[in-house]
Amino acid sequence: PSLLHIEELCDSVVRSHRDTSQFRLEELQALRWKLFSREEIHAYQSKSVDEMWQHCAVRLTEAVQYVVEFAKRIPGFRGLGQNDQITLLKTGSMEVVLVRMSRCFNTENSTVFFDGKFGSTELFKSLGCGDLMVAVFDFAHSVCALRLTEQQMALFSSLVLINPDRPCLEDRGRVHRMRRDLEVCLSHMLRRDNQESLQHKLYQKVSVLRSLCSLHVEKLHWFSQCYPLTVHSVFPPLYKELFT
Ligand SMILES: CCS(=O)(=O)c1ccc(CC(=O)Nc2nc(-c3ccccc3)c(C(=O)c3ccccc3CC(C)C)s2)cc1
Repeated sequence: PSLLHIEELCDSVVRSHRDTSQFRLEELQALRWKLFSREEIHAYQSKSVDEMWQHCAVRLTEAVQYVVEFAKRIPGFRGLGQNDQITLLKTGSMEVVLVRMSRCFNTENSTVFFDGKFGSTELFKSLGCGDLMVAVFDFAHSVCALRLTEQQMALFSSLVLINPDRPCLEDRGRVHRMRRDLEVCLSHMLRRDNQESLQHKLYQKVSVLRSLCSLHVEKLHWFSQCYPLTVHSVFPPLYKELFT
């Protein structure tokens, strides 16, 4: 691919990320000291397990919808077969949400943006998934430590999604060619930013993402065993489609 093609691809992925980022970095920064009060925290902790799971599932599904929009704007994604688009989103959308979530973490007080304010893991106590919460928070801290620019996050997110190793892909070769161009974009950008050392650190995050997502699916499976009706009747359809 020509250098011009690579620069254009880079710009378009960055633009897609910015246009589908749900909250702009500046907005999240402006809200970062808006913390939940003791009463508000107590109210969340008094929710039943299924109420809190449902609440999170709705929020998470909103975040996933923005990632679906991001994927559709990655050059070449819409050129893939429908089945391959679904396969990449089914396995990659939660991973991209987790990468993006690092933008809404305040590492100074270990709080995350949720429902308009920032709260710590204690907010999610009634979910009954302490280990998942700790893992999500730890991952967010580790991504924040990389101090990624929005451009770097955009390129990394596209690489997380366009993964030719996903199971059951019909046209693996096509995904592979898309990925190779995106990899050239990222290394081109890191060279321009004089941050080549970031490359392997980002690729190391991929395995942590995979374990985080399987932990999320494992907890969801456990939850749906205890509350089948909640998952069946009130969980967002997209959430069920992607994670069950
Ligand atoms: C992502 C784009 S953004 O503009 O940065 C943005 C946009 C919008 C928001 C607001 C938001 O939806 N925050 C949520 N926070 C958490 C959360 C919860 C526990 C710990 C850490 C973050 C949500 C979850 O439901 C979640 C996320 C990851 C793994 C597991 C879960 C819970 C399981 C039970 C579904 S939703 C935040 C950030």
